[in-house]
Amino acid sequence: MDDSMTQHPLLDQLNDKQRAAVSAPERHMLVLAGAGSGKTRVLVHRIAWLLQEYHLSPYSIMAVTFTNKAAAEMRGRVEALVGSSTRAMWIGTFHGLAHRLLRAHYMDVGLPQNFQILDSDDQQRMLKRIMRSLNLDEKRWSPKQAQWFINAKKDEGLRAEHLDGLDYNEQTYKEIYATYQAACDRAGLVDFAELLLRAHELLRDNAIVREHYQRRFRHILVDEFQDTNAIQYAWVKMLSGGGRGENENFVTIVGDDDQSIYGWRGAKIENIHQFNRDYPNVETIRLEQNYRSTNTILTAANSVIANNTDRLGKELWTEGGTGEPIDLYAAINEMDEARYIASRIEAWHEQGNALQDVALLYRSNAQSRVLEEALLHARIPYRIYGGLRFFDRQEVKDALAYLRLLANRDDDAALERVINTPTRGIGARTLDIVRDGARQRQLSLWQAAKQLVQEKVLTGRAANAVNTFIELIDQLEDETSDDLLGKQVDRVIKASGLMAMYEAEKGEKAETRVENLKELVNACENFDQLDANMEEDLTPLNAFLAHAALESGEEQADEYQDAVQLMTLHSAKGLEFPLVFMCGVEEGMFPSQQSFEEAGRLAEERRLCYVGMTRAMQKLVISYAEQRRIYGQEKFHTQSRFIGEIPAENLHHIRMQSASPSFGRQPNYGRFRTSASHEAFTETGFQLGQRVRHAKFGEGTVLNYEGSGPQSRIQVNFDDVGAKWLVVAYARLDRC
Ligand SMILES: Nc1ncnc2c1ncn2[C@@H]1O[C@H](COP(=O)(O)OP(=O)(O)OP(=O)(O)O)[C@@H](O)[C@H]1O
Ligand SMILES: [Mg+2]
Repeated sequence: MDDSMTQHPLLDQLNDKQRAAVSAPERHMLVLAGAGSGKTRVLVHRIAWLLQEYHLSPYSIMAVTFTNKAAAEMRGRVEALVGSSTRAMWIGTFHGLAHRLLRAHYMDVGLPQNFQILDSDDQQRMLKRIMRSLNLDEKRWSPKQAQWFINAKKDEGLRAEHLDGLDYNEQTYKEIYATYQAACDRAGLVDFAELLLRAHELLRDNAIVREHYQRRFRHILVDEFQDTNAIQYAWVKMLSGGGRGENENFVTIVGDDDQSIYGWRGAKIENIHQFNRDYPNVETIRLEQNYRSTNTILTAANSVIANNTDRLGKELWTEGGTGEPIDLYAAINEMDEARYIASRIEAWHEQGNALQDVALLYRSNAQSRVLEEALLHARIPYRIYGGLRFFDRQEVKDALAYLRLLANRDDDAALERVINTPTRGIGARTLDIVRDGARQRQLSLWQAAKQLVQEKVLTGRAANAVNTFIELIDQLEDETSDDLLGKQVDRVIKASGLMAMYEAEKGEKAETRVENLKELVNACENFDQLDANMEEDLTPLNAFLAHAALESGEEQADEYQDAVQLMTLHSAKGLEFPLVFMCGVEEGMFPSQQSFEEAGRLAEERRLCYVGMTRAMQKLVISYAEQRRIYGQEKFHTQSRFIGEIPAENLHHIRMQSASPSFGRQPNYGRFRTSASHEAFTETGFQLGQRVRHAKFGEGTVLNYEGSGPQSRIQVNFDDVGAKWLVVAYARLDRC
């Protein structure tokens, strides 16, 4: 490489291999490298290079990222590098970009202009109704299974009519699929999988549209390629002219086979190999230097992933120092684990570090509640990323349903949600009549309701109530459609009676709901269509609704507050944090129970572990609980096999501070104590590890305690009956 190249400002902060990738001639490229090796960085610099050195228009570039947040960051970084706006560049998630295509070509794909997106929860509710209308036994057929079936077929590019050779069960699901799809089509509703499938069909079937985009996008770049599924890859191929032929464009894919974690959702690592076969003269670039983590963290992660077979094989090294060992905390139970983590975060914060530099990663969303409680208790602000989204909260969904009806009366899912919320005397029987009418006449619920009132099929109080609702919605639209979005939403929330309904409810939860409704108005006032990556020609309301359905809880209300980030291991992909906690690392939790039964799943869990570990820059803390209450059941676990795969010299076991001799034999009962919890402990009058006697349960050892004063509880591991929580005030324990 000559000097002029190495001195280019865009190449300054890159190593030789990264530089070669960024400044390569226009061609198909595969960047295959391990975690933290700068793949995403290369992608960003490559885009900047294309714009600046090859003088391409931002208009001719499409970049696909894993989250909307990543997309926004990428756009920001490219703009900072090239010093000009990149508005015209298409950048987003597969779903976001598919949505954009469908909006632009709604007529070509047979959708109403105001079509709405059905999120996963809505989809399940809708399936439930449909299965009821098909008279399927709810005990035998689950909406969740149906949802799974339908989405999987859609991800494979298959419509109900394409399915054949099915067994009896599948035959039923096929029927559900067909009925569901017809209902969605009538209602102008598009679920997530449908976004991709329909956009794909558009490109496949409409040569004019396809060629337009093929001419437009000279470069398509995909981050996290290892997690693309069949339809997504088909999409890339379609837009790029399929790798061969006249309208050929250039595709750059970036990925890491060791980080493929969506196999369960149909993602195919083989797409990486397929890419090499489909595209000619692909230049493969391997990056081997990790810039993210300490040597200890990297060595540990490498050792874990080495237990997988069938890897493409990559070496990763770092110039980063050895760093601190990985802390391993063996908690007694999930409360103990959460408290330990909270106390570590407090210490970190007291040392002047930012909370937003801390991530808590867990295997399943259900684990977050206990962690949240411990953080609340310790007054540590936190934010949940993904999972419990602002837009998923009941009251927010109610308000959004009204707005969706304003935008599209035929939106059955929205109508079902609010027709009797707040209650306005429309009973289950009336609704059944409307549903039947809709099905028989092949109409949306809204249209059917109107007709049934007009034809006097509905009469008396029922007719009045339905009519009032219809008038309310029509009137709301008339009166608010000229308002600015924030004002409109404010008026809708009030005039619909939603606000009054939640205000009338008592308790903390109701207060939060009212606050959330207000926050929704705020969100609308601050909503910037362009920042949200939405087309300018969408109405602000439609843009906002699409944004609400597509964003994955990345921006929550308290966006600017310094807060710890909680997320599942899956949603941590591509991110990095100085301090990372991986919790619940137990056999049966992580790897999950299900992964023991299905071939290939264990390897995928291990990749997930690799993803989790490699998020950490300076410090990684791993914890597991011997006993955990999950999904309402008490479970006993041992430490995960993944912990055993970490070299012992990289691990530091955290043990109880004041261990009594008997604890030497039971290292897993070690606990970490803060001064605050120490006070609470002395209030119980018992010491950890102490032997006690209970009238009914006999003798045991004190394991844990919680709360203080009359509420304080103590956990005792009884020799005969096992561990139990007892209220100290009533337990009448004697010291042995
Ligand atoms: N040449 C470099 N010099 C200094 N820092 C770098 C260099 N390359 C990458 N980095 C930094 O290393 C970290 C990891 O980079 P990046 O996120 O691009 O890795 P990645 O390969 O995309 O990781 P993942 O597989 O987790 O998505 C980032 O903080 C990035 O800024
Ligand atoms: Mg990355």
